[in-house]
Amino acid sequence: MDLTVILGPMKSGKSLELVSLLSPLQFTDVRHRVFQSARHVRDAGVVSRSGAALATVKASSLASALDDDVDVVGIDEVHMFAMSDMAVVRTLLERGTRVVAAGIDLDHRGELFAPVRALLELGPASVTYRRAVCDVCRGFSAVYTQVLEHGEPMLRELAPSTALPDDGTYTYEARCRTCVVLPATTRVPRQLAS
Ligand SMILES: Nc1ncnc2c1ncn2[C@@H]1O[C@H](COP(=O)(O)OP(=O)(O)O)[C@@H](O)[C@H]1O
Ligand SMILES: Cc1cn([C@H]2C[C@H](O)[C@@H](COP(=O)(O)O)O2)c(=O)[nH]c1=O
Repeated sequence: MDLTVILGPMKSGKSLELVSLLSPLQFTDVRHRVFQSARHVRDAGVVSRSGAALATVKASSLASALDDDVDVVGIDEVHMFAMSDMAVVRTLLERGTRVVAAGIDLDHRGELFAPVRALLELGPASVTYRRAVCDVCRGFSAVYTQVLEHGEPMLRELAPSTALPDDGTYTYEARCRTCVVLPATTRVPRQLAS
């Protein structure tokens, strides 16, 4: 069945779009379940900053999705799940389950999260790239999430695709290509970007 992927930086409305797509299902006979990574500690479930919310199962892995006999599986914070969970998504699709997955595409280094790459390799029917308002210049063109530590860009080299907590350890800003500050090793040189 179909895979729908919703990507973008923090604050770009991914949760809002997930709610918009899946919330009407509660008024139908379509069997559905929405999972959110337990590594996402800011919320108890899918809650958009706009206030919209979905009934959510918090889970460390997606394995239990294979036990459920449902027609639609929603996944929030998909970048925080493991590569083995993307194999679960493949199995669900092969079984005929519709999967709608939302998450950040680019990590703290500005590089694609490995689970997101794996999702894109499954050949989604639809990929929506959302943008946020840049928290520095206020242009509606933020594609990155700037990670700040003690108010300064975090440029330490963590492993690619590292899941970071949203518990106050770091703060996060949506930023455009001009305003983001990335580690020098991963930044696309300006002369190549123009
Ligand atoms: N910098 C920003 N850019 C865009 N929307 C923002 C920003 N800061 C707060 N918002 C609010 O956040 C909402 C989107 O939040 P949310 O659905 O939680 O996004 P995401 O799931 O992508 O983090 C927007 O509709 C807007 O009301
Ligand atoms: C930049 C970045 C963020 N995270 C985490 C932080 C939050 O728990 C979620 C994103 O939440 P939102 O619904 O998009 O607001 O992801 C991370 O794990 N790694 C990162 O590089």
